[in-house]
Amino acid sequence: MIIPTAYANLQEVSRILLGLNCGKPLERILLPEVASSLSTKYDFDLQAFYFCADEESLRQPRVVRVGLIQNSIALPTTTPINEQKKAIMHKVKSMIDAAGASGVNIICLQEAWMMPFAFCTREKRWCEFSEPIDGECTQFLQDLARKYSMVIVNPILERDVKHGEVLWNTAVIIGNNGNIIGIHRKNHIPRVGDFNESTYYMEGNTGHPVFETCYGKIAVNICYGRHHPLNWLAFGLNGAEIVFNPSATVGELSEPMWPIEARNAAIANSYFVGSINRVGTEAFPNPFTSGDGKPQHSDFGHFYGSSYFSSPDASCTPSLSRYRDGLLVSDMDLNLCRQLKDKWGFRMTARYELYADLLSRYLKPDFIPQVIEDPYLQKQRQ
Ligand SMILES: NC(=O)NCCC(=O)O
Repeated sequence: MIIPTAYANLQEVSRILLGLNCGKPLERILLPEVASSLSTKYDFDLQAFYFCADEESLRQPRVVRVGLIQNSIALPTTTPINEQKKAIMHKVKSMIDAAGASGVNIICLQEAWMMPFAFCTREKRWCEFSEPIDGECTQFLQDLARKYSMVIVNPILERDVKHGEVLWNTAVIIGNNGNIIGIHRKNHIPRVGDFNESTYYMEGNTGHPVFETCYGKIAVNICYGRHHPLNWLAFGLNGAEIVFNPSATVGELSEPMWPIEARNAAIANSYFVGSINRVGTEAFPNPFTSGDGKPQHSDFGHFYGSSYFSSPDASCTPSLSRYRDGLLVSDMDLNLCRQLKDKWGFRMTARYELYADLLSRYLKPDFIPQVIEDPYLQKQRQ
């Protein structure tokens, strides 16, 4: 039994940690039985919430149902590549089917969902997982998009067959008619820890596109791009209402940052964010080092899942499991984006011209930082 003061304390902690949506704790919603049965049968976490907005007199509510999928790999990394890919597709399908049965309108998968995150190894054999934007995984998802009239964000390792077969880290946006609406290529490539992605692909060349779908305006900020506030800003300036952050990141490196950065972006840019991280520990055949003098190892560390949604009003959902595959669903009234713009006025108070000016000076080789020195420091040096 929870005693009344403990319950009041719990509510207060929840108010501060998860925020309030329209003045209330975020409500859970019930999904159809068929979705729960799939989650039991295929052993994935399943949770669902509802972000509401205030009623308006001129606009109808614009409620969309959005899903995020996190998954571990399905077979050891020593299995033939084709088999590994097929097995991941199989397990992801059960979660997309649950989303389809729940009437999800837009869904996003995790970064490079169709392969182990093998970039830690720097071995080029993993390039074989790459596909053109209309390759096997896209075709597989196009069928599901048509079946469920669902927009699907499909982050893959792309092989650009028209441009010298180079590789990119790319999200393919599949429309609800199964068409390819467009692509976005990861803007910021990490050079931290074992994230040796720069060995495989370069910084993206697609800018900050926003994709206008029949359910709303969406954008994709791939993984490490979440540490770059200007990247978030640019998607907002182009009018995004929901930005997805498909990721692959491990506990020791980034877990304390995970609940903060996307949520801050949702607040600062008045849009919803869906953050997805893969799950599990992926071991590779050959050990590698991290260039830090520590012993060689053959796994990347634990990918901690914990996918969640953040809202422009600073509320957020609880996170999915740290250990299990999962489908997180949330209804969101997109009217909330404009309501928060009107409330806080960040777009009006942003003073972009100050920053445009500073950045244009900073980019010049003769830039001098604006530092005003305490004259006493000069005297102490004499
Ligand atoms: N996939 C990726 O960009 N990971 C970088 C590490 C991080 O941003 O936490």
